[in-house]
Amino acid sequence: MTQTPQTAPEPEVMIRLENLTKRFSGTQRNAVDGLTLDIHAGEIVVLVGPSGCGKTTTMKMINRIIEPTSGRIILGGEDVTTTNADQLRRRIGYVIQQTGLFPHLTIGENVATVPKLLGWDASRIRSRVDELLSMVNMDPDEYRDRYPKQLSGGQQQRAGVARALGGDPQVMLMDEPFGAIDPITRERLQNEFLRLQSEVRKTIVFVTHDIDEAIKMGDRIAILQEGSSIAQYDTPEKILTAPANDFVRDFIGGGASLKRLSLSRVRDIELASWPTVSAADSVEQAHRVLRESDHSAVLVLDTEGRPARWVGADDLRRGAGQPLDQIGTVPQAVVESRATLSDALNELIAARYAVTVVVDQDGRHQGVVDIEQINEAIRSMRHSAVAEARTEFADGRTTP
Ligand SMILES: Nc1ncnc2c1ncn2[C@@H]1O[C@H](COP(=O)(O)OP(=O)(O)OP(=O)(O)O)[C@@H](O)[C@H]1O
Repeated sequence: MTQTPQTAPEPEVMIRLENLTKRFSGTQRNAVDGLTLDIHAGEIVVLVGPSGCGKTTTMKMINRIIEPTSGRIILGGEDVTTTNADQLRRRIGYVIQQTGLFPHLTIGENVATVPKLLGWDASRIRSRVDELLSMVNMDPDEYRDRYPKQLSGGQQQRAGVARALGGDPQVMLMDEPFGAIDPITRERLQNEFLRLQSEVRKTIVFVTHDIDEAIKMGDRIAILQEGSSIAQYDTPEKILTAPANDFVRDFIGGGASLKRLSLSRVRDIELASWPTVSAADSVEQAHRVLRESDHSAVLVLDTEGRPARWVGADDLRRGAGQPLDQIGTVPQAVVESRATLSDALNELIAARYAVTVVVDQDGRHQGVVDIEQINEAIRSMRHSAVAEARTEFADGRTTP
């Protein structure tokens, strides 16, 4: 007698690629060769792989900027392989590396593109534009009437995301959206985007060639080889813990433990405490707090509780008689609690007192992360990953 195992209900498949193939004219090989892939509703699926393996071609076939040579694209249960491509594109948001904003249109007009095509009335479009700009942390009054060239790279990228969300599409395609951005802004945009996604829950196909970005952003990652052949399609945890083959192992590269730090958020660990004083306190009070602690500096908080200064014993000696927020140094290594442990580690490596200060979304001090806590997080993640792999093996779900 066979027993039906108790399993969770199957998640809805939003995008199904069936034996999808592309051969560009005049070429000898298929750029994408018989790719079959299910993408579940509300998930971020990252396509990652070496240059030229077919990631962009695969993505562009989903909204038919590139027409497939053969195979099928099923969107929400509907075969859209040969339906009207313009209508299809209005249902799919699209973000690319250089934003693709229209340079001669204002940010507001850019964001309004799809709502206009959908024939919305002017007042609905106006309020939607303002809502979208606020969603991507851009003050509508400040940015609505600017032109793309009057924005920084990061702001342009935010506006690109707002525009892609314009018609409230179920699906978003993002082709290296943060690729051309400096690392600090990139990290911030990634975190902002994950927060936004936790609210809007779109089905997202995200292309990158950066495995660290894939691990951070993906609910699931498809590691692709030439011809978009799937080397492994799995959660980031599984890919790090149980790479399917040597290609995946090589692609992940060294430091799988460190990469796992991208899977945990600062808010998931217990923060360490650090001695603090208020900016209104005296240098003498700060001295006292410092002496009673086993630390080499105190953190000065402003009246809102936001980190204002690091003040060490030397600073206190030199700064006698001055207000605390005028001496010492401005804290640089600061992350929000939704940042990943990997972000926190990156900051603390360069930090003066070897800790990263953690703040809430209003910038108020919550505690600090130090190297001990990072170590502890790595240890516990390794333990749970190994335990899970053992359970799966015992259940017969995987082979050794
Ligand atoms: N228009 C085209 N005509 C001919 N060949 C093309 C065309 N576009 C892409 N290719 C080829 O198809 C293959 C896949 O290209 P694709 O751009 O999808 O790769 P990718 O994985 O996105 O690469 P990258 O990470 O470098 O952007 C490559 O060999 C590329 O040279």
